[in-house]
Amino acid sequence: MSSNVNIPRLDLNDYLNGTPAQKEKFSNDIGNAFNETGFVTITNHGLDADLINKLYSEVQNFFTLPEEAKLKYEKVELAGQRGYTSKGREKAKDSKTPDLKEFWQTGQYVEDGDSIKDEYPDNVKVEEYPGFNEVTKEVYQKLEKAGKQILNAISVYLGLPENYFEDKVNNGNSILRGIHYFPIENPDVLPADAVRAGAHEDINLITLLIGASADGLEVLTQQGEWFAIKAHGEDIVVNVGDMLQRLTNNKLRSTTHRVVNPPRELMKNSRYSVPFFLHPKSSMDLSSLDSCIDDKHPKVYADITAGEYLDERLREIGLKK
Ligand SMILES: O=C(O)CCC(=O)C(=O)O
Ligand SMILES: [Fe+2]
Repeated sequence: MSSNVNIPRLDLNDYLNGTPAQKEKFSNDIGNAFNETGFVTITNHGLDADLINKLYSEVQNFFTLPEEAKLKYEKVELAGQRGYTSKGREKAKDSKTPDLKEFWQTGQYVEDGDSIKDEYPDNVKVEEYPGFNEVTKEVYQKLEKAGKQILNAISVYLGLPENYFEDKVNNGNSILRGIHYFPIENPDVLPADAVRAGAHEDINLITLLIGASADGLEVLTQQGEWFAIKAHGEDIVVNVGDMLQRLTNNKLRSTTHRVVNPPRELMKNSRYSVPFFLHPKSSMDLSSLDSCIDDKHPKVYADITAGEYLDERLREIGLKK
């Protein structure tokens, strides 16, 4: 039942500045939660309340623009990987009905002369709101930093060198997504299975989510029950994605989650959230680690690189043709 769903609230400062015992406890707690539920909430992640408020206000500014203005920023040829994706385009992998959302995606800023810059499309700038471009860049870089620190803690849990992921995620293909779950004006005309975000697993290594303090996010427990996640104030939710699940041969779980529609009386309200999908470089080998394979845990997945895997998944969710 819900009382034993392990989604601990962990303090990142314990890992960064704590005693050796606090550091070790952080690694164990996050590893065990990722093994059981795939989800934790994190405090002291390096983004203060002012920055998060500024982010929300700029994200709201953008989505409040008229549809024609937003459509100027839609890059279907980039499979939505940069700029705006309009209503009705993305659906969960096993669903036929699109999610009730529109979103914006910001990608990597390569600023150290690394030739990997040529692999990535340029970020799209919102002309109407310069503050939008500034705050999304700052949040991208701060969540990337927190994500790398969390990966260090996971490496320790997995018995790998602490810097195992460093070269694989440096200038990686991560995405910051600002999502607007728009008001549902007339619930009676919606397809019966239309939801804000259909049940899915994230594609990437880990996701860091701002905004789960608003109701709606639910995870599927190992007992097959939907469990509502509620983060405190400015805490972020961090979960395992399919790439980390593959790498660890299911030791760390990429748990199914969804965003449900609000009760009828609240359907006219918008919901906003901002996930950061931490991806490695496309060259990362996702073949399962030898240390996660044994007689009790035979190898489950075929070998694949992060780039090949992402391509396959973008086709399944309808963003890439
Ligand atoms: O909006 C949320 O709370 C979660 C969004 C999500 O799961 C996703 O975009 O992958
Ligand atoms: Fe997700």
